Amino acid sequence: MTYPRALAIDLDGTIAFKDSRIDPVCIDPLRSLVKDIPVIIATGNTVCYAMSAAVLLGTDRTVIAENGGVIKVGRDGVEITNGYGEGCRRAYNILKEEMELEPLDWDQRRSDVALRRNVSVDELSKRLRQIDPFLEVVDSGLALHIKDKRINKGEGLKIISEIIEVDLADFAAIGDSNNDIEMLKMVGMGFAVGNASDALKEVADVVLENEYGRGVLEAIRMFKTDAV
Ligand SMILES: O=C(O)COP(=O)(O)O
Ligand SMILES: [Mg+2]
Repeated sequence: MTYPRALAIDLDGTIAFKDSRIDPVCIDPLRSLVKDIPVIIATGNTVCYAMSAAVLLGTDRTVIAENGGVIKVGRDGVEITNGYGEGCRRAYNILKEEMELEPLDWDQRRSDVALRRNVSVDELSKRLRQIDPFLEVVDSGLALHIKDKRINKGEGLKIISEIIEVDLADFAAIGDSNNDIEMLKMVGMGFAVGNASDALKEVADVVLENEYGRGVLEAIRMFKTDAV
């Protein structure tokens, strides 16, 4: 397998277990990969969470957060935040009168609204479509996200690929959930960890045998033969 020129990697369910504890198995391989190519954290989680992971892994701090709603490029580089947060919050304010919704990280979110996974995705999606046809619900496995349809990790990666001048075809990406679908479809080498959703496995170039961090290590070993 050819060595990618950059890697985009999901956090929860990939580097970390479903309860957000990091899987230590993939830390050394990722830290050594960072010396060779840009490694970009791509998460549905908040920008401060993404940044902490980037700093701890020693990347150049380029991250995709809130499913592409917030992008940061490099230590002192640009930050791009879309203006869709207002619409998501408006829809949430209507929905919370009708359903038992529990927001997550409300004060830290700029672009989407994240909710605990205690309501039906179908029911939430149906009602959301009636309120605002530009909005959708995506399940990251950790949270349900009310987000604008025009943003996703793939669109975020497209912007980053232009800024850092690496073609999407030369990227690898690793993920576990439905919020990674667009990103995996867009890159040259899309990996789904063993614990990934069926929908993500369907669009992946490679479905890994191993789960979480062991899956990440398995993917890295496919192109970096000396990975620990
Ligand atoms: O839903 C979240 O906040 C995190 O999800 P992700 O890191 O798996 O994209
Ligand atoms: Mg995930």
